[in-house]
Amino acid sequence: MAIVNHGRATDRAELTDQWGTIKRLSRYLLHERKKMIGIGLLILGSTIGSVGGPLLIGFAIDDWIVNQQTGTIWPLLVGLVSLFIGQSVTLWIQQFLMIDVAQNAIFRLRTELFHALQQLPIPFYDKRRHGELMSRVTNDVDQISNTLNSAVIQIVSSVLTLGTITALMIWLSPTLTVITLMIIPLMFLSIKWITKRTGPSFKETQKAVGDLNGYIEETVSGQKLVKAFSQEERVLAEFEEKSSRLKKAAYRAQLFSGAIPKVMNLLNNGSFALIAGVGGYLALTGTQVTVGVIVIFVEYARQFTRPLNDLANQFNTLLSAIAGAERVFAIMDEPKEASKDGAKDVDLTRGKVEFKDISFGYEEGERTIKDISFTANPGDTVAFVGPTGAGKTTVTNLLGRFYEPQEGQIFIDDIPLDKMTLHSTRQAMAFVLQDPFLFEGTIRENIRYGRLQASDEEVIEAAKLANAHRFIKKLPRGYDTVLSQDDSGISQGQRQLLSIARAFIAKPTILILDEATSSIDTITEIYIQEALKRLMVGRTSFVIAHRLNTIRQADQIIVLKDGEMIESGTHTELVRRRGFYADLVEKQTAIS
Ligand SMILES: Nc1ncnc2c1ncn2[C@@H]1O[C@H](COP(=O)(O)OP(=O)(O)OP(=O)(O)O)[C@@H](O)[C@H]1O
Repeated sequence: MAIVNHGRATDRAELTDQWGTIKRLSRYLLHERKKMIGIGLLILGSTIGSVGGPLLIGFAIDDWIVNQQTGTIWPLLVGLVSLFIGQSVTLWIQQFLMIDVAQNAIFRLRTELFHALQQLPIPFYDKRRHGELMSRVTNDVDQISNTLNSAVIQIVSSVLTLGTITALMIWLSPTLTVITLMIIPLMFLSIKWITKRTGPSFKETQKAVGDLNGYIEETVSGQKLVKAFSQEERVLAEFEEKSSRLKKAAYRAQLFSGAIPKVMNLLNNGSFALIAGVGGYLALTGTQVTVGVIVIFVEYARQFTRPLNDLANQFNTLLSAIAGAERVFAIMDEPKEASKDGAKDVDLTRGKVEFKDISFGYEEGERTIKDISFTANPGDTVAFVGPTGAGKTTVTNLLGRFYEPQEGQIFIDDIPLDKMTLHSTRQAMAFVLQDPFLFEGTIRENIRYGRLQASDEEVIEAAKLANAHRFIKKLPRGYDTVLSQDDSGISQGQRQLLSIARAFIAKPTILILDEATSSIDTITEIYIQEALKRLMVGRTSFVIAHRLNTIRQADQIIVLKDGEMIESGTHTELVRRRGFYADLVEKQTAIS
């Protein structure tokens, strides 16, 4: 008993959720209230057209055929033709208007979703596969779009048609109405049985699509790695498993939803036979039913099951759109990256940075950084060294406010980070990362990404300072060379030089440099080092160093191990101390 109750409670909670999602989705449509009212009126018009036709035909049969009435039939014919033309025209206009409203609604939904994605914090992206997120922006939104285009009209017009037909049927013959309506409970029972199975299958299908897309995205972008490690077979096997999960879910969803029209057809034919039989009997034995009324009922019975059928079909589409909308809204409702209340825009011109008792973990209860404190004065170069996984990148992630420390406070120019807006912190910084990310676009656009207002002259100036101008000039299209995201047209070293130019143009107060570990040819390496040295002049710089000979001149070297700061000082001081750093230097010298 307890289990049954629990199940019902879950069903009810799910229904409330779905209802909430529908209400939220309809707000996007109701944004264009006037057009929606127009659509409503047009639906009313087309319903009158479809319901009025059989009524006129039935009356005509009784008057002109059964009762042999004489006189002109033209007004009736004109009425019928006008009804049918009016119905077609209103149907066409309502469709046109609905597509317009639906596409506008989808446009807003997609924009809001993309906005949300831009505002979500990095930890959100850490936990999700990028392909799966992309599937929400494309597949789920498409699914919603398809539903809004057609389902809304069908649902409203079906409900209206059902209401009008029922009223007219009761007025014409209560007995035949009861017989016609007998079909409804049967329909509901079969639809309920089917949708109970299709709902979860549609949900499962969309989940499987997202999962598969994520996997495809991952393997396409990591194709080099797949080949390098000869993982093709494993990748194929994993793909097949995911693809087969999708196949099974889609099969189940389609199989059951495809059964709906067939079941409806069967019930429809049964109802037709009953009306004809009972109606015929009533017409022959009594006076309450005429031949015209039987014709009207036969037609209405057909018209009655069609909207029910449509409702059942649309219910499935609606369910999958709701599943999509739930996933889209879930992203929109994720907590956004936001500046703290009362945070102010500040101009950070000096570049003094202080970490005070900072502790941080990526996961609850984990400590990746343990109680770190240091101060970098304006213009200082601070280098982080330590074994892999020691927490060097994490420290710079905290400075960039991609993550929030759980304990302690970070100050820039003596202002705590949470007292200034995220924008002011990041505006003051530029990052030159190990694997420079370049966007699809021209070299000029990629450099200008550092500061969008920069002029063409400033772009060239930055490229010159970054030692990139020389190689750019040699490219056939120069600054207008279009780069694709994984462009192999330019080397890794040249990508680094472009990212240095991008940092130059940003004119940052604070620089964060993650030294490239991949092998870059000696000449480009010299260009990079020279450009970086130039970039660091007059700026507070944090360098994640992999080769110790590049940081000998640093004002402060911080040695991290397992998230702890175990040593700090200048190169000379640390070598003299004969600790962990001195050991590292010795080992690296021995290797080289
Ligand atoms: N986004 C993340 N989510 C969870 N754990 C993470 C994340 N990024 C890093 N870590 C973990 O935090 C620890 C410190 O990583 P971090 O990248 O800061 O080290 P690092 O010193 O920069 O290493 P490397 O020299 O290899 O780049 C590692 O154990 C790493 O696995």
